[in-house]
Amino acid sequence: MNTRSTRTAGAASQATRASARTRTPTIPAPSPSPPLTKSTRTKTPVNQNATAQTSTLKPAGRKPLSNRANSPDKPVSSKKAPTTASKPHKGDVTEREPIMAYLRIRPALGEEEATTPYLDPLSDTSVRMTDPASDAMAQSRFHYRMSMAAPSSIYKFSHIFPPSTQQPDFFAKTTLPLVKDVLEGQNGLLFAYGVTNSGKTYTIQGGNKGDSAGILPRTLDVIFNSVNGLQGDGRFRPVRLYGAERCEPGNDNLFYNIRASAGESSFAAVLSDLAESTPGDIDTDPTTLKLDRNYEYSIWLSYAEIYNEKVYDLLGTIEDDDGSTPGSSRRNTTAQTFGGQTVLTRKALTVKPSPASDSIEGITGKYIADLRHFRVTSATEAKELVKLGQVHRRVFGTLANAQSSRSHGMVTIKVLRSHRGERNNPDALQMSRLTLVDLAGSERTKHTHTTGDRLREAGNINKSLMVLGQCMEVMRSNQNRVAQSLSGPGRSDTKVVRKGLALVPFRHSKLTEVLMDYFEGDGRVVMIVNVNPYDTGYDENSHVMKFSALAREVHTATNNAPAPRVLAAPTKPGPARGPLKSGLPPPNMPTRKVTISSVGPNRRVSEAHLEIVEEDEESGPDDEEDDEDEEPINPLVDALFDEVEQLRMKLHEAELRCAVVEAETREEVMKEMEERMLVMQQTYSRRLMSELERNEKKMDAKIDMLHQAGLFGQNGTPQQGDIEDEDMEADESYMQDREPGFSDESGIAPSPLAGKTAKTKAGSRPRPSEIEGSESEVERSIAIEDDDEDEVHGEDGEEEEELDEEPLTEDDEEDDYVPSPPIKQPSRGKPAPPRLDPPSKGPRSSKPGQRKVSTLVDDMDRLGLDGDADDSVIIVPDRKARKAAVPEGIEYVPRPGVTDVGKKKKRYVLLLIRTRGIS
Ligand SMILES: Nc1ncnc2c1ncn2[C@@H]1O[C@H](COP(=O)(O)OP(=O)(O)OP(=O)(O)O)[C@@H](O)[C@H]1O
Repeated sequence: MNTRSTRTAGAASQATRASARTRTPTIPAPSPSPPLTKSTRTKTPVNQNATAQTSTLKPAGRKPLSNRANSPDKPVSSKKAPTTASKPHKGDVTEREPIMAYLRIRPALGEEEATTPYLDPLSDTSVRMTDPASDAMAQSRFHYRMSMAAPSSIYKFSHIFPPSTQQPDFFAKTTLPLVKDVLEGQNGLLFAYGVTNSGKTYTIQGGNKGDSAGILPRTLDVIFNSVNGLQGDGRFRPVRLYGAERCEPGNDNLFYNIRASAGESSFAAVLSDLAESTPGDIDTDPTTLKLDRNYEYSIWLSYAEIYNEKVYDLLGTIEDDDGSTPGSSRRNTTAQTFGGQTVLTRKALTVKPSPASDSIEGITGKYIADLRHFRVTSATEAKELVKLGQVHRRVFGTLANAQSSRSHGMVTIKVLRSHRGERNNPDALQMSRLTLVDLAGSERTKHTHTTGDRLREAGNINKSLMVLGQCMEVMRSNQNRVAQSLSGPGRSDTKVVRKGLALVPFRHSKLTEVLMDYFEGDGRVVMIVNVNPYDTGYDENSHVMKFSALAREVHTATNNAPAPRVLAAPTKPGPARGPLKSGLPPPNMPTRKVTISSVGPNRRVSEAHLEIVEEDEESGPDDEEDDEDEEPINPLVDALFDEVEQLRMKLHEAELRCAVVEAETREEVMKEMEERMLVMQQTYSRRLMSELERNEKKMDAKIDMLHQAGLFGQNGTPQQGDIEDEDMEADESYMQDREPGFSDESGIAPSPLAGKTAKTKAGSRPRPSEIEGSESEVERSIAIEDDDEDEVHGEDGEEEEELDEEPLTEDDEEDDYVPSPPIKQPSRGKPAPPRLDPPSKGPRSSKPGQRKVSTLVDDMDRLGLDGDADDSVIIVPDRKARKAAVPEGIEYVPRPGVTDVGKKKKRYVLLLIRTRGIS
C-alpha cells in the first residue's frame, strides 16, 4: 500500500504527521530568530502554551464542522496517481515548528518625530503597547476613551526589530533561513502584515536609497550568488502546484520589455516612466550560501496579486509562446487602443485544487491556474521582472488608491533541482518554492471614512485577513486538541479526536486558498508584523498584535529531507491558456475609466486615459475533473463568513452615519450657542449704554444745577463763562482725540453720549465733589444727594404724574430741603449774581415743608423773580413747594436742552420756570 495515500488534507493530516513523526516532544522556548541550519532547529510538539500575555482572538464559538477533511481515514481521490514505481516520497523526518512572528517597528518620519511612540520594547522579544488616548484621558476629564482594545498590553514575538534596524540585518535574521531552505528543497512562506503605512512594502521591496533594498531583491541576490555556476538549462518547467513538465530549453526565453508589453500608446510612456521611478537594483546583497554542487538549479518566478477577491497575473503583459501550443499567445493582460482610448484588459485567474496526480503524499493544495512562471538566470533579470510586476501593481493599484497597496502582492520563486547524474530523469526532479507576500494594509475604514468601491475593497481586504486569522485559530485549536489527546493517559488513539476537528476555512478567501498548502503541507512560515507606533489607529494595531500572538501558537510541518517531486502528466492546453478576448469590451462588461499619469525624466509628465476591463475567471473543460478533488465547501461556514462581512459593512456604515449626525449636531449646538451669546452681548451692551446715558444725564443735570445756580464764580472757583469756555475747549480737544468710529478698550461702540461722558471724564467740567471751593456754596443753596435708585425721566411729564401719585412723607420733606438762599441765575454776559446769604444754622422751629415753601417764596421775592422777569431761576425743592410757589398763571416749562430731573425720594428738582410770555 502506498503510505502516502493514507495522508489526509487539512488539520487532521497535520495532526497525524505530527503525532507520528515528532520525535522529541519537548516544549521549546521561542527562539529569537529562526535557525539557519536544520541541525539547530528545535523540535516542537504541537502542544504549546500561549505565549502572548494579551487575550487572543476569541474562539469562533461554533460547533466544529466536520467533513471528510476531518477524517484521518479520508479516502484518496478516486483518480489514480501516476503508477510510476519511482514515485518519490518525502523523507522520514518531519518536525513541527511554530510560525515565526517578527515585529518590525517603523521609525518616525517627518512630523512624527515630535510624537511619542506608543510602543515600548521591553526586551528582544516583548513589547508594551499603551493607548495614547488613555494618557490624554487621564489629563482631561472631558476626554473619553472609545477603544475596545485594552489600554495597555504586553505582546511577545520571536524577535523584535527596533526602528534603527537596517535592511541587511533584518533580511539576515528573518529571510535568509528561508532562502537556504528553498535551495535545499524546502518550502517557505513569508508574509508582511500590518496596517496601512506601517512599512510592509518597504520591508518586502525596499526603499529608494542605497542599502535599503528589501527582502525580495536580497533573496534574489542570494539565490543567484549561490547558484552561480550551478544553473540548469531549464528543460523542465514548473506547472500547477507541485508538477513539472518538460519543455524545450530556450522556449521560455523572456521577452519582457515594458514599452513593448504595452504597445505604442500613451500608456506605454506612462509605464516606462513609472518603471524609471520605481526603485530597481538599488544595492545587492553579497551573501552566498554553500550549496550541494552535485545538483543543478533552475529558478522560476511568478508574480500574482489578489485584488477584490480575484487573482491576477502581474506579469500578464509579457507575451511568450508556451511551446506546447505553437502560435498561441499567453498574455493575461493586454492594452489595446481604440480610437484614442486605451483599453487595458486583464483576466482574473482561477484558483484550482492541485490534482491528485501531482500530489505529494496525498497533500492537495491549490494553485493559480494560468499563472505564468518565468525562468530567470540572473538577479538582474529577476529584479526586472519584479519591477515590471511592481509597475503593473502600481498602475492597477493607483487606479484604486493612490497612496496605499490595496492588493495582496505575491512573488513565488520556484527552484527546480535535479542531480547532475540524472538530469534527464524526471523522477529525480525536486521542486521547492518560496512565496513572499506583501499583504494589503488592514483597512481602517473607521478612520478613513471609506465609502462605495473603497468600502467594498476594504471589506475584501479585511475579509481575507479575517479568514486568515480564522484559519490560524482553527488550526491552533485543532492542534491543541490532538496534542491533548496524545498527552492524556490511554488516549494515544487520536482517531476520535481527529474526527471532531474543525474544518479550517481556507476556502473562504482567495488569499488563504492560495496559501493553504504552506499551512497544511510542509514548509516553514514566517510572519512579519509591521507597526507604525505613531499611527492613530491604536485599535487596528492592537488587532495586528493579537493576530501575531495567535500565529505564534500555530505549528507547521517542516521536513528535513529534500522533497522529490513528481513529473506531472503533460499539461492540458485549455482555453484559459489562450489569448485574452480582444477588441472592445462587451457592453455589459463592467469597466472603470481612469487616468494615470507619471513624471518621467526631465519632469516630463505622461498621462494616459484608460478603460480597465477585468474579466472574470473562466472555467475550462478540466475544471469539472478538478472539482472531483475539491472538498465540499460547507455552505454554513460560507454563509457565516458572508454574514460577518455584511455585518461589518453595516457596522461601518452605521458608524459613518453616527459620525455625520454627531458632526451635524455639534454644528447646530455651536450655532445656537453663538446666537445666544450674540443676544446676550447685545442685551448687555444695551444695558451698559442706558446705564451710561442715565449717569450722563444725572451728571449733566447736577452740573447744570450748579451752573444755573452760578456757584462756580464764588471764592476763586471758575466763573460759569470760564467753565463753559473750558468745556468747549475740552470738548474740542476730546473730539479731536477721538477718531470717528473710536471705541474704547472694552470694545463697546461709542455712545451718542460719549462726548458728554468725555466731558466729565476729562475733568473739563468739574464734578460737584471736585469743586471744593464751591462746596459750601452748594451746600448752602442746594444739597445734592445721590441715590442709587435715582431715575432720570424725559421731558414728557411723566415725572409730574408720578410725583403726584406718590404721597409725600415727612421724611421726604425733611430730607428734601436744605435751606438755601434763592439764587438768581446770571445770564451770559451779565454780572455774576449776588452772593447769597449763609443759611441759618439754627434749629428748625417750624415744619420743614412749610418753612421751605415760605423761604422759597421769600427768596424769589428777594431776587425779583416775578412773572415778568426773563431767565428767572428758582429752585423748587419739591413738588409741594413747586405747587405752592408757582403763582397763578405761571406754568412750569423746562428750558430747551434742560432735563427735567425728578426723584421719587430724596431729590431736589431744578426747575426753570418761565413766564408764559417767555416760552
Ligand atoms: N524601516 C523603515 N525605514 C525608513 N522608512 C520606512 C521604513 N518603513 C517604512 N518606511 C517608509 O514609510 C512609508 C510607508 O511605508 P510602506 O509604503 O512600506 O507602508 P505599507 O505598510 O506598505 O503601506 P500600504 O499598506 O498602504 O501599502 C514609506 O515612505 C516608507 O519609505
